[in-house]
Amino acid sequence: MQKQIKSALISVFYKDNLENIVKKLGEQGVTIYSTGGTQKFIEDLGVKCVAVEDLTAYPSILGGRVKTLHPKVFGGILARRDNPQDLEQLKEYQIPEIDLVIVDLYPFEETVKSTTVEQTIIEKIDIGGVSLIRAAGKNYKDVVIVASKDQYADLEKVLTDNNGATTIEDRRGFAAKAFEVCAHYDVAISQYFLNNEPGVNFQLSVPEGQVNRYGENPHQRGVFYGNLDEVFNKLHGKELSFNNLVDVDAACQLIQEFEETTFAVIKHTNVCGIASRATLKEAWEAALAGDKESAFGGVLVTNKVIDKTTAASISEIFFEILIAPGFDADALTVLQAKKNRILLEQKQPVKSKYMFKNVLNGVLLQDSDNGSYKEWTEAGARPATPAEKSDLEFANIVCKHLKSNAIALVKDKQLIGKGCGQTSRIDALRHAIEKAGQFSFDLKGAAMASDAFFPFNDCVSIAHEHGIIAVIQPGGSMRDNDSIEFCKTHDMVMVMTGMRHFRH
Ligand SMILES: NC(=O)c1ncn([C@@H]2O[C@H](COP(=O)(O)O)[C@@H](O)[C@H]2O)c1NC=O
Repeated sequence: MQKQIKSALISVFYKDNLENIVKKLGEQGVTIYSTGGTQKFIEDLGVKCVAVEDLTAYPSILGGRVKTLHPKVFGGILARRDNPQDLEQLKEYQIPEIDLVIVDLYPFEETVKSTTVEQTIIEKIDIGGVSLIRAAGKNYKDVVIVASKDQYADLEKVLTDNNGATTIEDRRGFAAKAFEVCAHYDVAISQYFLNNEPGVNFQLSVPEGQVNRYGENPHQRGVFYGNLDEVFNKLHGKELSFNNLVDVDAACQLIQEFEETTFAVIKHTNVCGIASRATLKEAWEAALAGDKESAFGGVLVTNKVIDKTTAASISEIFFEILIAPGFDADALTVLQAKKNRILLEQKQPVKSKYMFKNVLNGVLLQDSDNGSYKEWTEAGARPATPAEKSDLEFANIVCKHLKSNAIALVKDKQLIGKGCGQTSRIDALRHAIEKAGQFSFDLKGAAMASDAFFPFNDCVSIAHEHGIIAVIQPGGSMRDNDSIEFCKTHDMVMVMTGMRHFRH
C-alpha cells in the first residue's frame, strides 16, 4: 500500500547532502521536527521546522545525552496506524504521527580511529539516534526510516519519483538497512570495550560488501566484505574474482615476510616459485624458473617497484595478477599492453589479527599465524654455515605459506621444489623432489623445510639420498631422535624451531 509522508523527524550528525531532501520535504508540505544542530541547518535553508523541545515541552538535557528520548517523539513513531487504541492514545496525549525518520548517528568508529581519549569516545555512543532508528524500523509498516547519510540518495529518489509516497516494499527495504546500521554500530562499540579481542559471541561486522561475479565456482554465490581500495590502487584490468581475492591475500601475506628483493608466483594460494636476488629481474627469473609450468595464469607478487626491464620479461608469460608496491611509468606501459591482466599497486601491508573458518554449525576463530621462532636449536651433525642458514630461514618462511603437509626445498634463496596439500609428509617430500627433477635442479647442498615434525626418519633419509644437506623443522615428535641421529651420522645439519606452521 502506498503511504504519503506528511511528517518527518530529522536528527543527523552529518548534514552534508541533506539540502535537496529538506527542500523537497518543505515543498511537499511535510511537517518537520528536528534537534538543535539539524534544526539550525534546516532553518538556514529557509525551510520551516519545529524544534523537538517544542514538541516534548522538555529541554535537551545532560549536554545532549537526552533530547529525542521522549514519549511524544516515540509515541508518534511507534503508533500502529491501523490500531484504534494506539490512535486514541495519540489523540489523548496530543502526540503527532511521525511518518519519516532521518538519522545519521554520531560517528563512533571514526572517533575511535582518531582519538584514544575514553571520554570523547564514550560521548560518541549514540543513544537517541539508535532508539529512533529501532523504533521507526519496527514500525516500518507505517514509517520510513533513513538510518544513515549513505541512504540520503535513496530517499531523494523516493521523494522525487513518487512525490513522497512509499510502498511497503520501500519501507521494508529501508527497515532492513536500518537494523543493519544498528547491528554494525553495536558491534563496533562492543569491539571497543573488548579491546578488539574475541568476545563470548562471535561478532564481526564488515561494511561495504561487494558481490563477486560468483563464488569459488560459477554455481556458487560470492560476496567480498572488505575494502580493497584501502590496500590497493587497481591500475589495470578487470574486477577481482572470488578466487583472485583468495590468491591475492596469500600472495600479500607471503611477500611481506621478505625484506630483500623478492619475487613470488602463487597458484591456488600456494607458492610455486619464489626467489630473493640482488635485482628484481633476477628475482623474477629465478622465481619463474622454480616451476615454469605452474606459473601459467598465476598471481605474481613482489616487494619492490616494477621497472621496465622486469616488466618486459614478465610480459612474456600469461599471468592473472601482478602485485607490487609501485610501477615505474614505462613499466606500466609495457604491462598494460594486454587488457586481461590485473595490476595492483599495494599501498599498505595486509594486517589480519584473526582467521575464521565455518565448521559444522559454527565458526572457528584463531589468531593469524604471525608467529616466528625466536632462536632455533642446532640438532644435527654440525652448525649451519651462513649460506645454509639463509636457505633454511628462506625455506621455513615458504613452507609456512604452503598447505599442509608441506615440504619446501630451497637452494641459494630459490624455491627449487615443493610438495603441499599432501596427506602424508613423505608424499610431500616425494612430490618436492619430483618437481626439482622436472626443472633439472640439482638438490646437492639444498635445504629442506617441513611445516611440522618428522614422525620417523624416512624424510631425512630420502632427503640425504638426493643430496639435501640441511633441514629445518619444528621438532616435537616422540621420535625426534630418529631423525636427529640420522642427521648426526650422515653429516646433515638439522635445526629445530619449536614452532609448527600447519595450514589446513
Ligand atoms: N540523546 C538523544 O536523545 C539524541 N537524539 C538524537 N541524537 C543524535 O543527535 C545527532 C543530531 O544532533 P544535532 O541535530 O543537535 O546536530 C544525531 O547524530 C542523532 O543520532 C541524540 N544523541 C545521542 O544520543
